[in-house]
Amino acid sequence: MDASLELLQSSGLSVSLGQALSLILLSIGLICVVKQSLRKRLRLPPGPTGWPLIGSLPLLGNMPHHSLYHLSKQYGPIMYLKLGTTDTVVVSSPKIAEACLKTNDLNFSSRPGSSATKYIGYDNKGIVMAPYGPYWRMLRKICNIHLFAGKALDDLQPVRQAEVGMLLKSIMDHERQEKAVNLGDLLNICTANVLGQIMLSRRVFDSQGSTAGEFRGMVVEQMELAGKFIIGDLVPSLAWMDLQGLRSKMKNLHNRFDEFLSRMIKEHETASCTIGGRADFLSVLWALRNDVDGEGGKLTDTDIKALLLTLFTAGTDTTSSTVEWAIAELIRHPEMMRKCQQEIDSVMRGEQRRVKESDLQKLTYLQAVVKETFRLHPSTPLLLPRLAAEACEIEGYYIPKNARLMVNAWGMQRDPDVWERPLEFDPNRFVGSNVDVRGSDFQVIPFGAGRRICAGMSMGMRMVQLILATLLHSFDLSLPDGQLPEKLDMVEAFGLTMHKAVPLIVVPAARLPLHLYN
Ligand code: HEM
Repeated sequence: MDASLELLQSSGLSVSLGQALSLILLSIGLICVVKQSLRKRLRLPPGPTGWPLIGSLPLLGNMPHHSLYHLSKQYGPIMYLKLGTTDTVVVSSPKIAEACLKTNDLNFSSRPGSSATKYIGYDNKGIVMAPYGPYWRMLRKICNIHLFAGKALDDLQPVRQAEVGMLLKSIMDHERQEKAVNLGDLLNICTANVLGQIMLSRRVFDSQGSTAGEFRGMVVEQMELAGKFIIGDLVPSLAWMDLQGLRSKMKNLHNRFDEFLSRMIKEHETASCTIGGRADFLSVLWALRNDVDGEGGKLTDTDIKALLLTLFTAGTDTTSSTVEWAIAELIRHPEMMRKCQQEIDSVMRGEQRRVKESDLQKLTYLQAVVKETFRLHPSTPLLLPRLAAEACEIEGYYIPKNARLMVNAWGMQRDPDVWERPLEFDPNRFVGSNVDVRGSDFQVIPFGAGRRICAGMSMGMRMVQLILATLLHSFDLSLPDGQLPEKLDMVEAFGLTMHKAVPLIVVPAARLPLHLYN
């Protein structure tokens, strides 16, 4: 009797399990069919078909912003493609960029993480990659109050000025020894040291000194790793295989960063460190960590390290590469270089001093040169990727939930449908024009737009203008070995930021009395 009951129960059980399984499979099938038909009905944007598993990845080539621009001419200003198995939407017109980053800003306010930001960048805890929400808002608020907005930005002016002074001094050392200068390299040292001083009261990129050299090596390695397209990020089902063997490199790099930043925290635990009479950013964070925003917001050691690391990454190369491109363009256009120098000389009215930040607003032609540089040479050509939090509709097309959004700022800023003579470097197009680069005019958005617009935009702008004006005021710059300006190599190298593929080497000739270089 017991045995037959058991048999009954067990057979009953197996029937219900079987039924449940069939039901689950049926539901999954149904969901897929509904999704497919919904997608068809709602129309995905046009785009290349791609291959199974890898999608359209092979179409990207070495210069994804170039390839995507050419594809947009074939498929249109809003394109859908699979990168690996990831739904990707690429936008290449100001109107559609505005629809995404302004009208639908909230929906695109998070970013897709990557292996680099996960393994190197403290599991996306830094401000650049943190998901949209209260934690990210708290980080933005801290950064605005203590680094980027009004008073903080003004108070930190002497720090920027001092580091630009160090840059002049090292260029002058080359001049005295009649040596050519790798300008990109020195600019990079300058911008990293500005951030190092502001955040840690420390020159993190000195060429001498082991700690500084070590940190610099780490930042360079990070830029290389973070600039790669990683197969596991785009085909998540293959992530575990780590096909490119990068995971251990990233973890190793993370450990070195962590060791460095932990050491910095240890130094700041006991005493507040100041720079220019003001507590440095790490001291501020340390003092505030138990109630950061006056609303009980807390920061752990890991949060602090992640924040510092992402600020270094976001602020260093972007700024220095912009100045390098500007100087390269001015060397190719000597009449524009002269015009800038004349403008600076006339604003200085013969005073024996260096350029100050308060002079910058009077340098309208120099400002136009900077805008034109941002247009032709945006340091992050595809901005930083965004993620569709929910499915939505853009220009009548269906954008699936979790699709990755890429805005091809580089493409829009060189598009003949948007700009006249788009490939010509012509600062005059911005003279007397209201078009700005700060995220409200979508034909030129080097800092992005919307809620996730560059947090350091004002600081970046000031640094680019100050460094450029100071260099042009202080030196005549020419090419070595009789190289012709019109032959200067302007080829780009794609990475986390867009550099000159061939570094800019210049010969400096001093224009000012010698004491101004010390
Ligand atoms: C010429 C200089 C710079 C350029 C061209 C630039 C460009 C950009 C771009 C395109 C983005 C992505 C915006 C978007 O998704 O819409 C970004 C984000 C960001 N940038 Fe900059 N940047 C520059 C300088 C700086 C500096 C100096 C700092 C700070 C030290 C900085 C900190 C950030 C941060 C924290 C983010 C992430 C914002 C967020 O996700 O909330 N940037 N930047």
